[in-house]
Amino acid sequence: MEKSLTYTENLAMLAVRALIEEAELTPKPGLVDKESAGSHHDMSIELMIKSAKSLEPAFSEIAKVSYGRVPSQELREEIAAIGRQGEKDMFQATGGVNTHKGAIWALGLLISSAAMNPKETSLDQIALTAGKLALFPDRNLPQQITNGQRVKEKYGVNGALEEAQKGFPHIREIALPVLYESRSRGIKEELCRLNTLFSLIASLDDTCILHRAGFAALTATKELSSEILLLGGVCTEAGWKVLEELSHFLNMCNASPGGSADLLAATIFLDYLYETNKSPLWGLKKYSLI
Ligand SMILES: CC(C)(COP(=O)(O)OP(=O)(O)OC[C@H]1O[C@@H](n2cnc3c(N)ncnc32)[C@H](O[C@H]2O[C@H](COP(=O)(O)OP(=O)(O)OP(=O)(O)O)[C@@H](O)[C@H]2O)[C@@H]1O)[C@@H](O)C(=O)NCCC(=O)NCCS
Ligand SMILES: Nc1ncnc2[nH]cnc12
Repeated sequence: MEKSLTYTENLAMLAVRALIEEAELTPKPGLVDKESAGSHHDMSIELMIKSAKSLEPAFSEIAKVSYGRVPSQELREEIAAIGRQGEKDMFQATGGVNTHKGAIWALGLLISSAAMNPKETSLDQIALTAGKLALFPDRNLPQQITNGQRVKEKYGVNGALEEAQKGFPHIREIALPVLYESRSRGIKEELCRLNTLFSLIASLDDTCILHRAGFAALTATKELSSEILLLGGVCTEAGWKVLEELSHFLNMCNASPGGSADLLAATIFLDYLYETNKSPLWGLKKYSLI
């Protein structure tokens, strides 16, 4: 059934849609897609979609409480509480599998930012304002050590927290430009999104890869992804061959670029905002979640 959505409901719907479209994009080395579970023995495409749908209430709540506000300590902690509830909803939906923790973080902050100022049309500004919110400390953060914290300390790299606090530079400076450049070549949308994914993998210090397979595996993954882009992207035969090589490599070392997948979903979300901001963002038809 179609119904008209409010502005904040629309933000949540677009975020869920971006997550589903990221999951369905095929083929994605090491990641879950329509053909394979990559290096994730406990996941499937059905599980990713179920997980994405379970996040709509939390995303909607984040948008609602952020509407018309500015970044503040108070808002940061309200969003964190809702984000943690979103993580619980995800674990409930997936039977305890961590499908989208990083995505809840990135999309939660971006949704909050977009809701703060519905008239904002600059994607850069939306990402930078999300970064300002992420800079406020979360004083209620549980005192447990995460995989990300462990490898950040071990290898001296940045992770999901710093990416957000800097205003998502990988999305602003790499992913969105590659998406729009690929589109300008007139290639199919899936290929544009795959090029975008490889541009992220080529540059991001993905703590998922580090935690599962270590620094040498991260370096090799980045190098193969750069090679795909240098060969002209996935629409060239040579680029496609390296994509297959990367799939084989990641499966062999049981590693997965989950952080890059999250940032691809966040890029798709911002791209939808850009498209819809050209016309009013409310009153869209609800995306079918069936
Ligand atoms: C600040 C938080 C993001 C916590 O960050 P931290 O690094 O401390 O914690 P992690 O638990 O490691 O989660 C970070 C997830 O972010 C993704 N990611 C990794 N690297 C980057 C990067 N460089 N930039 C951006 N994003 C990155 C990644 O998420 C994906 O991977 C998850 C699956 O990982 P996997 O290793 O397969 O599974 P695990 O179960 O963890 O291990 P295995 O034993 O199976 O191997 C999947 O979820 C993807 O989404 C990282 O995992 C933040 O979460 C936080 O503080 N939240 C509190 C609530 C809050 O404030 N919310 C506000 C906004 S809603
Ligand atoms: N497609 C995917 N496969 C595995 N982990 C992910 N995290 C976010 N998207 C993912």
